[in-house]
Amino acid sequence: MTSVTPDIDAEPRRVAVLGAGSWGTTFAKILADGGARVAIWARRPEVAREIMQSHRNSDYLPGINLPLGLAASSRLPEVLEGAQQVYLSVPSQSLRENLRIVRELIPDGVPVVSLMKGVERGTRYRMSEVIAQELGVGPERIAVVSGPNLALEIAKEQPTAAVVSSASLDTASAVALAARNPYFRSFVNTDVVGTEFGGVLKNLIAVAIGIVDGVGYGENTKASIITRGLVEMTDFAVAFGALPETMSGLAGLGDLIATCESPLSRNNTAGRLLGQGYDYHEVIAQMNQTAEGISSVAPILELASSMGVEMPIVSQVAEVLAGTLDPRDIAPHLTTDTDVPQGE
Ligand SMILES: NC(=O)C1=CN([C@@H]2O[C@H](COP(=O)(O)OP(=O)(O)OC[C@H]3O[C@@H](n4cnc5c(N)ncnc54)[C@H](O)[C@@H]3O)[C@@H](O)[C@H]2O)C=CC1
Ligand SMILES: O=C(CO)COP(=O)(O)O
Repeated sequence: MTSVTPDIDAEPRRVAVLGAGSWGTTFAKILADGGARVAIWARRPEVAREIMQSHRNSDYLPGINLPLGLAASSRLPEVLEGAQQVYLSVPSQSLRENLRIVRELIPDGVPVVSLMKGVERGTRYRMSEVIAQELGVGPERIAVVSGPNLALEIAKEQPTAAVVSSASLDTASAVALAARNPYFRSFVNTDVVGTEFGGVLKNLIAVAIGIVDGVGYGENTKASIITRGLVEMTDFAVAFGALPETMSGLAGLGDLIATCESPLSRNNTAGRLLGQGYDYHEVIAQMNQTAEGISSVAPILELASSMGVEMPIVSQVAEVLAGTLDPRDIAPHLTTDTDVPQGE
């Protein structure tokens, strides 16, 4: 997979989605309802079988009927053969190991699209960076999708928008054309850093919101955290080269609102359990879906510190996770501790 010339097909006939959790399956439905022939890879054969035979993925999308033409398999070569676009939706911490397995199977020249919202622990890389490293492809072949996209709502065909970002507007547009149907609208931009970090950072603020919800605090506290959280997100992302307007768009504010408001959010749920007094290990044991925010706290704080960016809310989430801060004490420290009033 060394080609550098993008082979962008504006109307892909065949696409592959790797990962049959709630978002991979929902995105496969979005693409199929947009007219593409979609094959999805499920790690567990029984999940692939259920999608093929019953057109359901009941573990992740209870009550949702999937498109009849959506093909599923636990065998990667079957899913990837002839794919004109490849979408990736596995937990962020497992992306690198999965890419090493599929590297030789991804057709030359096709766009590779990250649907994920995490940062790799240890290396602190964004998912598009992991893709570039493991597949050896240029930025013009890589796209990321982000936005207020709670899977179950979209699977129920509730109208939703997202943003597709790539260094190449052609690639972003080709992906946006495929990821478009009567209930799903994709916008485009070229701010990959902002789009990707928006999706990661809002998860951390959603954990904070869950914590104060679990403690029993009300709307003033939550609105204060959302508003100051957006400042934190923007300071961080802009320090890494993002455009401020991306953070007030779908991938920033839009996703922050959806994730902080919805009980469907796994990050919000994990935070609520922490706020109710469960410790880190108990929360992990209770979560049967991916809450990316929990794994991204440490690498985000490391990145922030490397650029001298202050993240008081995210720092307090880290302390609650570590068991060194009582969840009830998170809200009074919305900003850095100082006796001098700060500008907003
Ligand atoms: N669910 C949602 O509403 C949305 C999720 N996302 C992002 O999509 C990504 C995937 O999340 P979900 O589908 O929601 O998670 P999920 O927990 O619903 O599903 C994860 C899937 O990955 C599989 N998996 C687990 N470990 C694996 C490994 N080591 N190798 C390969 N597959 C593995 C699981 O079997 C499952 O099929 C995350 O980065 C998440 O932030 C983005 C937008 C919306
Ligand atoms: O990214 C999401 C909504 O845009 C999903 O959020 P959770 O991962 O917290 O469920």
